[in-house]
Amino acid sequence: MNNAEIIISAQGLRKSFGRKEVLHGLDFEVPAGRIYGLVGHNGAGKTTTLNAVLGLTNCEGTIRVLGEDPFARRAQLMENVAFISDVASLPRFLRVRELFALLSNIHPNFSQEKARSFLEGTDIRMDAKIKHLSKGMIAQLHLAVVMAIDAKLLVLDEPTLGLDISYRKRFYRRLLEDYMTEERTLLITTHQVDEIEFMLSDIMFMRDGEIILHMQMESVNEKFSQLVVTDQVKVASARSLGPVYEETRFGQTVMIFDGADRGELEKLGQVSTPSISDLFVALMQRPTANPSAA
Ligand SMILES: Nc1ncnc2c1ncn2[C@@H]1O[C@H](COP(=O)(O)OP(=O)(O)OP(=O)(O)O)[C@@H](O)[C@H]1O
Repeated sequence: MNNAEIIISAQGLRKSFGRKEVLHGLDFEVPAGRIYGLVGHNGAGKTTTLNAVLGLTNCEGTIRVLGEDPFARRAQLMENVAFISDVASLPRFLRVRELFALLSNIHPNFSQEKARSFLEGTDIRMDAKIKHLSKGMIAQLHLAVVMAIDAKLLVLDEPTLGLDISYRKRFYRRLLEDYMTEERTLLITTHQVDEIEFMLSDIMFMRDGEIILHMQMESVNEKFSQLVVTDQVKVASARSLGPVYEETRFGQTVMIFDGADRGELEKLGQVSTPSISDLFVALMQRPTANPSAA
């Protein structure tokens, strides 16, 4: 993994809209073969960061994608980068067959054959007009199109917004099973992080234009612990070990610890690794979660 090609690197990445700075100097690297979850509240700067990666917005500082400046070399870069966003739309007046023909004319790495094979098993017919497809079918079509592009980097900005739970699950399973390889890299933002946690290799938490946590999932497992204390007598002892977060759930005290000894915690209650969403809630309260990481 140490020798993996660096797919994205950012140094001192800043973005302002008018007088308001929304990215405050991000530093990060994304190596090949990883699946990154970018998590943050509304307005944290996730889409702006993705737009910088995709060359859709010009920023201060340095950003390189596959070694290129995405803003200056967007057209060339798009041969190896694919993108799904909640706002992207497919041309509604076309039939599916026409869409595939159009894409194979404009995208050098798009395979009609692959796109067709991804539609097998769905209700989408090649002669269907896109405007007659349901929202879920359009999402499936979108995914089929993107998976048929032989890209090194796939960026997904809230790709399953508005879809029901079974579509969402199928969408991510498909992506993992039929698309992901060691040469490919995925960068995903979603507010439903619990649904993608199973497939992530790394997480990045953003708050107010800063990265407050950047970590491999294995390290999350080693570094953070969640303790559920049912015996109220033990709460004070647990508190003395310095949790970074504490809340009461159904009469039990739930605490999150950063770097605590699990053996010690086990004497006080039930210990596990916090889910990404619980960790997110916990770390959003802190002044700085992990200043040295990223
Ligand atoms: N074109 C723009 N002009 C002015 N301000 C903008 C523009 N785009 C984004 N912003 C501001 O930049 C900040 C970051 O927005 P961004 O869309 O990157 O956040 P986000 O984390 O993707 O949020 P969400 O989860 O709601 O999509 C917000 O305060 C937003 O209002």
